[in-house]
Amino acid sequence: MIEFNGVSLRYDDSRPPELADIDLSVDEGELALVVGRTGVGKSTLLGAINGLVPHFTGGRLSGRVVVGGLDTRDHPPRELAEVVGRVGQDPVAGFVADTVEEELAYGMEQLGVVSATMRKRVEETLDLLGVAELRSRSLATLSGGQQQRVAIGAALVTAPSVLVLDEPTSALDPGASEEVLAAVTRLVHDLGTTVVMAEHRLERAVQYADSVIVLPGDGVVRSGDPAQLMIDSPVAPPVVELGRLCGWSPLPLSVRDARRAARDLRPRLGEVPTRRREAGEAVLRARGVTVTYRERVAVRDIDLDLAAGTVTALMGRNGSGKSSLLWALQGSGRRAAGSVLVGGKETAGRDTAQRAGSVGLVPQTAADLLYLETVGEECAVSGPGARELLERLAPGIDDAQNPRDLSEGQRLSLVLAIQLAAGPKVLLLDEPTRGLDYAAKHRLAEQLDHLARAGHAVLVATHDVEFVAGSADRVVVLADGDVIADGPTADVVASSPIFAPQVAKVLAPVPLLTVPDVAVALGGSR
Ligand SMILES: Nc1ncnc2c1ncn2[C@@H]1O[C@H](COP(=O)(O)OP(=O)(O)OP(=O)(O)O)[C@@H](O)[C@H]1O
Ligand SMILES: Nc1ncnc2c1ncn2[C@@H]1O[C@H](COP(=O)(O)OP(=O)(O)OP(=O)(O)O)[C@@H](O)[C@H]1O
Repeated sequence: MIEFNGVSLRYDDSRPPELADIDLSVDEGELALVVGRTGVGKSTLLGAINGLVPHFTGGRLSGRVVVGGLDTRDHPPRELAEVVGRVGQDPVAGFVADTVEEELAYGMEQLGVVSATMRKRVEETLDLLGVAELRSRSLATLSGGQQQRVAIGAALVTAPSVLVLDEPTSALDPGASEEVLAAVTRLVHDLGTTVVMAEHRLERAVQYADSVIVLPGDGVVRSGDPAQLMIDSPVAPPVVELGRLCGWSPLPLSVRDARRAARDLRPRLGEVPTRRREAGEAVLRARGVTVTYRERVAVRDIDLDLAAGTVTALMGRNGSGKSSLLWALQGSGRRAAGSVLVGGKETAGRDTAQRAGSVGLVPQTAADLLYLETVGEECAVSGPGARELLERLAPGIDDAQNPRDLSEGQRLSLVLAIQLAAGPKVLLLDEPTRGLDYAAKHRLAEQLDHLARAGHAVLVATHDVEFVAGSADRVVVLADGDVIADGPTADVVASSPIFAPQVAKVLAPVPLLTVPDVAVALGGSR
């Protein structure tokens, strides 16, 4: 269905090619998962399938890409759109209509689908993606995860024979992610749709893949059987890491496989390691915080203290109020009632400069904070240490590069470096692991640990259960604007069907959360 013959792509002659003489084929009715480190060229590979690369991105492409019999050199992206549906990394950038229903109908209108069929497909898609109650909402007012579901719906609704999904679950809560991937798998199995998907959170996706395409770097690709390629893939989900640690063969790709392999492991586990950060005094004190959008209450009368020296995770379904709470705490966001004190001072009504050393927020759409022409300039204006931090978080970015041309993960790393360099007392992060590979997440966790140990308080809104397991002391769960759980990480997540990380599911009832924890517990038993 998709053939790459001798495909090379280069954005910039002074750098090595992003894709170097690639041969690749994906069969009809196959789900191929594209994996690799941040900035390695996954989006570039996906973009070449529907002609977006190089038509819209620039760069020089050589070789041949044929999709559903169409050579992408002879057919512009507009014509390829009849065969290929695509969901990009930034759903908002792809929206063309104002409301959810209009967005879903748009693609079919372009293809001239008759209105009765159109209506039926829109209804089916609203149900499939769980967005029926949002049907008449304006796209701009949806939460990040709600927008991502609509974007996926808009790509599915025309039933294209090829679907290209670039990190389709990056903003989805764990439950929604499972539902969306199950829906995609159903299209593959029942309709023979061909799917090529890039996803950093392999724990969510690898068990659905028929084949894996690994980009190890240097522009080459390797493709084939998922379990086989996971043996030495540069990125791997926790169950695979656990399998590598324990020497299991074949490697497990799902929790279910790993549970079987782990039967003999539980008795060998020694002392369960405990986390060791000491909580200090509360540096942020919020009382009665309420956020409303007209009659909709997004955050309801929340009290929250954040202690110095701690990392707290804020979790909860898409639309449960996490971003609204973060902005209200930071002070510039909407707040219908309540007070938020940092170091005894109210955060509302202050300007950016006054807030700088006290409270910082890294937003979900991190690019909003970038406005200069080069990476070097952005780092230079944001104070000492930003450049070094960036190098730690995402090594190898050129100072002269325009932030616009960075990969998603690289751009986020830049914004993080800028905010971290300002060293605010309280750091609020909205979905900071979107688009980050495992190594980058690990470095981010180290950075947050470093900040916490230096007496800062960190609050991270996230759907990334694995990141939470490895980095947070405490977890606060929101549902429909209320706090419904608040406690030490292991207590809140270990027994939760939704928030438990893979290792906790594999080893239950032993309350271990991460592969490094298991390594310690195994060492202790010898
Ligand atoms: N339009 C462009 N112009 C110049 N360089 C680009 C452009 N788009 C991407 N790049 C560079 O090409 C490389 C590959 O980018 P790409 O977006 O394909 O990576 P990725 O693997 O999808 O990364 P991520 O996991 O962060 O999404 C990166 O180093 C990026 O900075
Ligand atoms: N400007 C707005 N106008 C109307 N409703 C809004 C607006 N912004 C957010 N909402 C609604 O408020 C609720 C909370 O949104 P919020 O963005 O805080 O959720 P979230 O927990 O951060 O979601 P996600 O996990 O998807 O990012 C959602 O139902 C959302 O649709």
